[in-house]
Amino acid sequence: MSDDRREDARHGEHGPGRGEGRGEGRGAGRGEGRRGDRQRPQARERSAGHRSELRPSERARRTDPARLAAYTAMRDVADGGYANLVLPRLLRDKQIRGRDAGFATELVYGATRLSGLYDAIIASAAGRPVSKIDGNVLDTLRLGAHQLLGMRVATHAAVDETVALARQVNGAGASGFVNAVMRRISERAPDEWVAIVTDGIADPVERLAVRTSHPVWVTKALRAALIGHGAATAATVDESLTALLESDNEPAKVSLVARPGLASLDELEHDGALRSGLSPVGATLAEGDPGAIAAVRDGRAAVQDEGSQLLVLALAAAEVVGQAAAHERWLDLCAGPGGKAGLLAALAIQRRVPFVANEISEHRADLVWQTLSAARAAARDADVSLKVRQGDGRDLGEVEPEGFSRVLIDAPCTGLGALRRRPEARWRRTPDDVAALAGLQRELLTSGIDATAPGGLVGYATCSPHLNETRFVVSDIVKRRGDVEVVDARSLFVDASGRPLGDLGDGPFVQLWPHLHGTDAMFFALLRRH
Ligand SMILES: C[S@@+](CC[C@H](N)C(=O)[O-])C[C@H]1O[C@@H](n2cnc3c(N)ncnc32)[C@H](O)[C@@H]1O
Repeated sequence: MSDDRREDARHGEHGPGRGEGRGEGRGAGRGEGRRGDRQRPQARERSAGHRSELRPSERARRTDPARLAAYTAMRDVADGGYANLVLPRLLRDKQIRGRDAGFATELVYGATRLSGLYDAIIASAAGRPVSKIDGNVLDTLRLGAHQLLGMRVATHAAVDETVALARQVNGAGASGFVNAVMRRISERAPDEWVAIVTDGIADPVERLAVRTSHPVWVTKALRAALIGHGAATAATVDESLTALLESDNEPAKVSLVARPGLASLDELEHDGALRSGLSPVGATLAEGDPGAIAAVRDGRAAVQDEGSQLLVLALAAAEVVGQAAAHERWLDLCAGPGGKAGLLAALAIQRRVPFVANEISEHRADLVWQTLSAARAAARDADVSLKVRQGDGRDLGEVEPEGFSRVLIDAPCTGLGALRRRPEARWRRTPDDVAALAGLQRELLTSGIDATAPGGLVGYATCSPHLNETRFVVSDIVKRRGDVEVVDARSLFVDASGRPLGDLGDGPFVQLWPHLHGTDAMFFALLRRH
């Protein structure tokens, strides 16, 4: 079922009136401190000094609002919430701002990402498996472990405040247990704990998985991806894998995109951002709230990973020929919530090319509509058609065969390339998800190719480097059809100075990596329809 309710921007518009639409990764990692070394970060004024201002007698009963908010967010995440959505909402509701908000964010993100490692340490310190510890108490202990082992909170503050939190939220009985476990954890340095919990694990990949707090299946899949995409050889893969997994545990920087024709990099610079060296339309924000920047608030700029920016620019820069060149019209087949559509639409308007953003979910189609608000206004002014369509992308090849010159398929995927931004994702995903998505990814690619005019281009992207979601999908479909060829996309990836990007693999596909490029691990394949 499809619904063309969002008609041509020239013919009036109606807003959805709900949802958030400032592009992808919004809020993720914001305010988090960087950790200086992998196990113990550089001292940070905020963490070390972060103690409750209550009198000692009161401290015995209550912890501070930032820690309480962090605990509440952890419980929401345990109930299926997403840290990058629940935490900003909580902080807003509780009016926790500035350094306290940053402290709470680091607590939740760090404790969640590293919960695999911390659980092993907690089990060892408690002398019992974590499955025998109540989930509420375990979350308290994870937050405490992160203060002791992953941040530089002073030991006495980490222990006292964690015990106070336990008393407040887990009860007096649990607080004694939390006190004992916290004291035991505080007796050893992070490296000692890692040595203890990895002792006896014979397989080096499994040992690395525990040390870097990743599920073993994810660690193995990323290892295979590094080799399969040509980013490592058998001789170098262990080093590369370690760097990749460690970068998954680092907060992602806040990257911004200035949507061309709607905002400029000068404007973002003026508002405190630094120009990106990587993306010609990108900037980064070292500190502060991106929502405080006028261009972001207006939807003329957005929070967006630089890897996402680069692949949209690549699709727009590649040459289309034949029938497709005679009648340019662009499609984003899987557009929700609209991050890439925002950039693609801005480029389309500049070239006076009609643009359609399609999304299956009603809520996410609403987000696309909202994300494109500035682009819609610009399209109206320029008399360029810009539509948001809610419908199944698998139908579009039949509904509009050969109807587009450039088609972006940012396929639903496991997100294993964006683990920095989604702290809980590594623990939620399973190998079954990869298998379940394989059919959908192939169907969407097939439909996208059908919707492309001869001479036109299809860009297939995922924020996962998993071989089953990337190379294997594309190679499979190309082999099955005789009307499409793979174009080497590497030369289309250029940095902010116009220089070709390095470390893109053996081609013809492009695979970006957090540890090599500082971006999410985005995959991009470019196909030309005959
Ligand atoms: C990876 S996300 C796209 C992210 C988006 N391109 C951006 O930059 O903000 C994949 C999207 O595909 C949508 N989707 C899933 N199945 C679909 C289908 N059959 N047709 C169209 N969209 C679909 C999901 O709802 C999700 O919003």
